[in-house]
Amino acid sequence: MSTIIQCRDLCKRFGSKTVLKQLSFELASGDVAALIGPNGAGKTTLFSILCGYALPDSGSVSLFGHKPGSSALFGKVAALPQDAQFDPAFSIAEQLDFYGRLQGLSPKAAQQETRRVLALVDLADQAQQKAAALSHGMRKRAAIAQAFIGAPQLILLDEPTAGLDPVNALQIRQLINRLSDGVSFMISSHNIFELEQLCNKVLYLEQGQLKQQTTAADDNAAQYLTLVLEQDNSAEVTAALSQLPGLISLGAEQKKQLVLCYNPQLNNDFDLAVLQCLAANGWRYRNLVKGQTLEQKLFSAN
Ligand SMILES: Nc1ncnc2c1ncn2[C@@H]1O[C@H](COP(=O)(O)OP(=O)(O)OP(=O)(O)O)[C@@H](O)[C@H]1O
Repeated sequence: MSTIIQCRDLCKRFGSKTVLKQLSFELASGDVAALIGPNGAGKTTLFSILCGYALPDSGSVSLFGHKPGSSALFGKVAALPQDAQFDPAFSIAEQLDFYGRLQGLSPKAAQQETRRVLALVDLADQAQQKAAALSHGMRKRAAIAQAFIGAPQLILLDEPTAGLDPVNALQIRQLINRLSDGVSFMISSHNIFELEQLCNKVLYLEQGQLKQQTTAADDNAAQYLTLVLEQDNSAEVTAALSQLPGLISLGAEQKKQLVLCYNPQLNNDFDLAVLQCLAANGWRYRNLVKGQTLEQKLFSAN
């Protein structure tokens, strides 16, 4: 897989405030990466730099080997800014046609492309509406449609589901999932849980610093089980589970919840062994799920 985004020691200041501090990360083709962090962490600033709207103060950044904003990236990289707006005077179709024309399409090809991307986001029937006549969710979907015009290889989406109800947010995630076979994405969000299923890579930004990077590949070396017990986990339970072959670590997340990390090469039936151990001791459990939530992955080391 080839590298599509490369950031090295990226720094950005606004006046005396350092907003991005020594950021280094890479994205490979096919990655669907989540950029997560609290308000003011620097997500939009990073997106602005990747789009070529803002310049870093130091460090290097390249997309497909080119500087952000360079003409070589024209049509290759698309972005949905956080507060994307439509002009109230024109229909959605007219504005998407215009974006298609900006990408060099003929008027006819631009119209075809508009129809294609509006169908993708389920807005074919609203093509002739003006933005004011659409709901917030529809406007967001129309803005996402704009990012799909042409054949971009990398799409940067700044909070694509912000302000959407759960059904609309789910539709957007399903759309990204459907399209992610041929396209790489970087998606910023506050919502760890919604990106959990979607992304194979997570960048966690806090106060301008990259605090964690996790990838799906990290999950292959060690496997996790999250166990929710009926009763508070006692020293007795943890002592018994600690004896199981293949166990790497055992963490008590909450009173009744344990996260077991194990090596599947040493014990491929580890989950079965956990159940047998519980049954043999008469300990009841509510839930045993494979894997570790993204929240656990991000915050367990903090
Ligand atoms: N043009 C600017 N001038 C001065 N400070 C700025 C500017 N743009 C952003 N900042 C500051 O940079 C910091 C990071 O802002 P940024 O918008 O990148 O964060 P964010 O992670 O996208 O936040 P949110 O989740 O609230 O959108 C904030 O402290 C913000 O006030």
